[in-house]
Amino acid sequence: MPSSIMPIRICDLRLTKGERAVLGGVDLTIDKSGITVIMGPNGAGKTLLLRCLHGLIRPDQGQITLGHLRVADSRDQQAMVFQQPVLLRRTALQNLAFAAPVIAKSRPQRLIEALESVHLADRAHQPARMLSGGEQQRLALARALLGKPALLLLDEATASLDPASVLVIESLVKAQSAQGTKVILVSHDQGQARRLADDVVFMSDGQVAEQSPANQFFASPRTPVAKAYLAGEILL
Ligand SMILES: Nc1ncnc2c1ncn2[C@@H]1O[C@H](COP(=O)(O)OP(=O)(O)OP(=O)(O)O)[C@@H](O)[C@H]1O
Repeated sequence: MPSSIMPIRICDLRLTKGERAVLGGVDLTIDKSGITVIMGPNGAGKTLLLRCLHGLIRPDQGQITLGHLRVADSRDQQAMVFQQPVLLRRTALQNLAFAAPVIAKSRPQRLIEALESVHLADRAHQPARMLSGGEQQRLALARALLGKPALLLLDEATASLDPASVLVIESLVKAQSAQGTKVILVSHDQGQARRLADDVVFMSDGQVAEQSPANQFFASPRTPVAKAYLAGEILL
């Protein structure tokens, strides 16, 4: 698995919306493989940061490098799964084929295997948009993994799924990480973060408040804001 996108360096990333600095100078280096979970209260800037990393938003200021690559040059090594899956008005199988035309032509069996990996082989010929929310999200993950991305970004990808779908997605993400894909995942689910995270980045108010190994973060968060968040106190 290629690791040419490491380390990921984010330097003084700034983004203003209206009058508000929604990213207020994010500095972050991610240099370890495995799964990084980004946590933080609503509005902290987690989604915006992920979108900047994936090249969907251009920041007003600051730099992101992935290994020696800039974001635009790393796009074909990345995949992102969103909270609301964006699927074409085609069958489940056709959604995969459209995303990976070369594989569809040369090794079509891989598309079936991808559906099997998310327990959707029996839905191959159903319209993707008629699948349940959890099934759509599993399909979106299968599609994201087809290209064997070096970097997988997940933005609250399991937020509205039932426990079985959550487990399917978590086990696939873990397996993918074990194969060398760097995973960065945004989640409010502390159980999920504890199950998956190797390290945690905690964001607050458009900045990184804390970055720690997962065990350390959950045992003794360093910042009052992270302590309050983990204790379930409302932070507005
Ligand atoms: N297009 C936009 N225009 C104006 N403000 C925006 C826009 N996109 C995001 N914001 C604001 O930027 C802030 C950070 O948004 P972001 O979606 O990154 O938060 P988040 O940490 O992912 O929150 P949540 O946990 O609720 O998903 C929020 O206050 C949001 O309202």
